[in-house]
Amino acid sequence: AVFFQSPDELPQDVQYDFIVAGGGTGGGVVAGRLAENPKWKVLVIEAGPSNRDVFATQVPGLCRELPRTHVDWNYTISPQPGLNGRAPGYTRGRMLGGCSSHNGMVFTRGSIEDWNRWAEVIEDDAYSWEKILPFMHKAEKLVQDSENQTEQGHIDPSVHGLTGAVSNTAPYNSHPINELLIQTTQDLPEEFPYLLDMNNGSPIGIAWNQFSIDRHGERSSAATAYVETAGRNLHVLVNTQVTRVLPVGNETCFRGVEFALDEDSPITQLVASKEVIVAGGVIGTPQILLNSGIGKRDELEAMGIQTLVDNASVGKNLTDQVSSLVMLNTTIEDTDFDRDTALAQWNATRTGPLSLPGHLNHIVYVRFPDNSSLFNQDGFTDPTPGKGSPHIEMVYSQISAQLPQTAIDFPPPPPGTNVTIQILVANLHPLSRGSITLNTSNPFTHPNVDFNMLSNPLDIAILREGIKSARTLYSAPAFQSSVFGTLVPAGNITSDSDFDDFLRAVASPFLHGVGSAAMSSRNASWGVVDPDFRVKGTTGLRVVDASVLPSPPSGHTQVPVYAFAERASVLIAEAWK
Ligand SMILES: Cc1cc2nc3c(=O)[nH]c(=O)nc-3n(C[C@H](O)[C@H](O)[C@H](O)COP(=O)(O)OP(=O)(O)OC[C@H]3O[C@@H](n4cnc5c(N)ncnc54)[C@H](O)[C@@H]3O)c2cc1C
Repeated sequence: AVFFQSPDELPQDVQYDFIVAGGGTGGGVVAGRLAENPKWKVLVIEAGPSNRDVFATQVPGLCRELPRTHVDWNYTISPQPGLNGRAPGYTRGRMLGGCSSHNGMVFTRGSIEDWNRWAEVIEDDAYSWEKILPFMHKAEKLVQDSENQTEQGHIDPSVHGLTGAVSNTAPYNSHPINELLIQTTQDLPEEFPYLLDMNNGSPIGIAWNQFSIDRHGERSSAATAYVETAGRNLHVLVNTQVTRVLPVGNETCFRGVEFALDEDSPITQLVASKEVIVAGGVIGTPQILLNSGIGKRDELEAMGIQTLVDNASVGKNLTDQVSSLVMLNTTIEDTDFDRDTALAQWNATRTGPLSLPGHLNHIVYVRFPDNSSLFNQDGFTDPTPGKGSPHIEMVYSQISAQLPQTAIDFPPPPPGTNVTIQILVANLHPLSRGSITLNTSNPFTHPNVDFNMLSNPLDIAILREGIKSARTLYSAPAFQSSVFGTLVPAGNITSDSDFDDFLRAVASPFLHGVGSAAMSSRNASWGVVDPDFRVKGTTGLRVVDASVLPSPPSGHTQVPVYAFAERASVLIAEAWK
């Protein structure tokens, strides 16, 4: 790829076939894949700098140093009534690779049932697990031969992509908690079965985590795996924000883009000869569409924006999984290390504690049993897509006397804390829905980001059961002499109402926002893009990023975005064969 640092550096004599607005996870895939055709000229416009200008993007263990910096959009969500009026920060990557350059690297596909449910909602079998699997394989290169990594029995290579784009590593890191968790899969096999591979399509149980890290212990992202590897027909304009997409010729053919270095710089316009692909992510994409006059008429009018395509779904249906910090009193050996020594080791050999994003190896997926009291509550509908899908994820942060360092904006736990096991417990399938709306017609101001978190009573009920489940896990026989109940939430929090008070004070988005430009069937009365990623009511314009996912998966979001984007790339290429 060829890089340009500002709009005035762009060559004047190039007619781009495709222009991609946003060089993040989805945008990076589409740009890289389209540029595989040497006849096509592709331009990707990214608001932030190159990932290569940000050293911490390369070092997995430094991922928590990226949020709240100049490569973060630094959003703050609007005060959430369901969170006692709190307004947590919401980090999103603002650099090439987008969130894939600063995320936690957990590599999860979700469940078979997630994909089959999406296929049903979209009314297109192409999104069923069976049909999407080749695209997941195309996006994945399983690392099997690195020093940091795989040990027998920690992963099932047969379910993985071996020659695709993004490296996926199942690291093994020796720590006493490993044995205790594995012992628990034998002591409490009903609730916590051993899960050999969390990417087998039925993620329930205790598994070894997998991460988008390459065989050299470096982060693998949309930027490293798709953009950097592309030929010179891919042009990458960094530090430049797309302000609008523009109609060309007729009112609904959006092949134009408008962009500027910043608010005070001149605006440039360019027209793609074939298509514009918006890939600004779950917040950036609806913001671009709304600013361009694609949205709900009365809301656009209130901002003084002329409506070109009246679509009430743009920015709506926004959701994110909801998570809580849990801290358990323990005497198990801590996972602390000296950062400078670890960085020297990583620099020298790409090994050591910084070659992993976290210090603990496991991830736990819990499905509540059929006889759970939850299922008998009045009005309960199971939000999961089926019995092969979990309600809850527990993911491990660290064992430390230090307060947890997470990219998620949790209120601080009690000062003077002793060593604790720190985990994040998340409700993977929340039912609450919120929105992205404009505050002004100035594209350089942040939109209003409202997840409407915990507005559906079922969401808090499930999270409550998730915390109880974490307590059950750590009162298993294996932990009798080393874990002594939860510090957060305090041990005396046991009633539903106390749990709810705790959760409203502590819960936060899990940073897996989706749904704000949702894909729906061609004839649906809602939705923003059709099953081919085309923005409804337009030509020349598609959206390819997490905003098109209709609902969250049973896991994290990057792999679903990679798979959607791989499929989108094929559809776009086929349309212009
Ligand atoms: C801190 C954090 C940790 C996470 N951890 C994990 C994890 O461990 N595993 C996992 O699977 N998922 C994780 N996620 C979520 C996952 O990374 C995202 O869901 C996914 O990468 C989103 O892809 P996307 O293409 O929708 O958006 P992004 O990757 O965010 O891409 C959008 C891009 O568009 C750019 N952009 C936006 N607006 C404009 C504009 N107007 N003009 C030009 N450019 C623009 C942005 O700067 C960005 O580069 C995490 C997310 C965060 C924030």
